[in-house]
Amino acid sequence: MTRPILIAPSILSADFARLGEEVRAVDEAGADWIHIDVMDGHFVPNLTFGPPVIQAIRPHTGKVFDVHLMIAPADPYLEAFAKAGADVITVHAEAGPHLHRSLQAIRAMGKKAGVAINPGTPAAVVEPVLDMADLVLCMTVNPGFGGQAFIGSACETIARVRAMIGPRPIRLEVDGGVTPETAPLVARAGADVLVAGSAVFKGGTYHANMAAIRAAAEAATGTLV
Ligand SMILES: O=C(CO)[C@@H](O)[C@H](O)COP(=O)(O)O
Ligand SMILES: [Fe+2]
Repeated sequence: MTRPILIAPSILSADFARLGEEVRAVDEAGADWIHIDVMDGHFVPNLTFGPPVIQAIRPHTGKVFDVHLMIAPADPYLEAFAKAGADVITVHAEAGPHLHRSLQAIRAMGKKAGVAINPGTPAAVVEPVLDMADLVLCMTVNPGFGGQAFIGSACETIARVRAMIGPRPIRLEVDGGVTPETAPLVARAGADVLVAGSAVFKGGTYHANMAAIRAAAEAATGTLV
């Protein structure tokens, strides 16, 4: 049995002037989840959007809203993101001292809880919270911007996290520089949710761009169980 690969286009690379339309377009083109990057200009050196924007695009799709919080602190805002329509809420391990508490709070609101780690953070950081997590996100770029070059050494972290997860029903997501060329590397290392921004929204058709990433990843993991 193969492990199904989910594709989550990051709307950070979408046309913000037509965000609702863009969300509908990637939904219809075969996106499994919609990845939403929230940045605060403090945890990462960039600013994006907050709960009102998520609430505004929520009626445009029924797909899972995968909200990647690059904010510190995250805890005071979790409820607002849940109410705005997030389904998965991911906090960075590096963003605060109370990771377990953040994951607990997300689950207490009936949402899926994710923990993210940067390329410079050891895989071992997530081990103590695996029983509180529905998803682990391994960054394959330093967070803050779309269109950056893939950091290959992060594949070792992905493989370590996959081994730690073992039989638990936890998704392993990767984010940053994912293309048809890098998708086989992360899929082989154990990723099963692939975020892609510029590789999806770069032009051409969204369907073809996502299908190329999915096909490359699935070809690399055809024998995984
Ligand atoms: O979280 C982030 C960046 O911090 C990502 O979700 C990016 O939006 C991915 O963009 P590409 O690297 O695929 O262009
Ligand atoms: Fe992201």
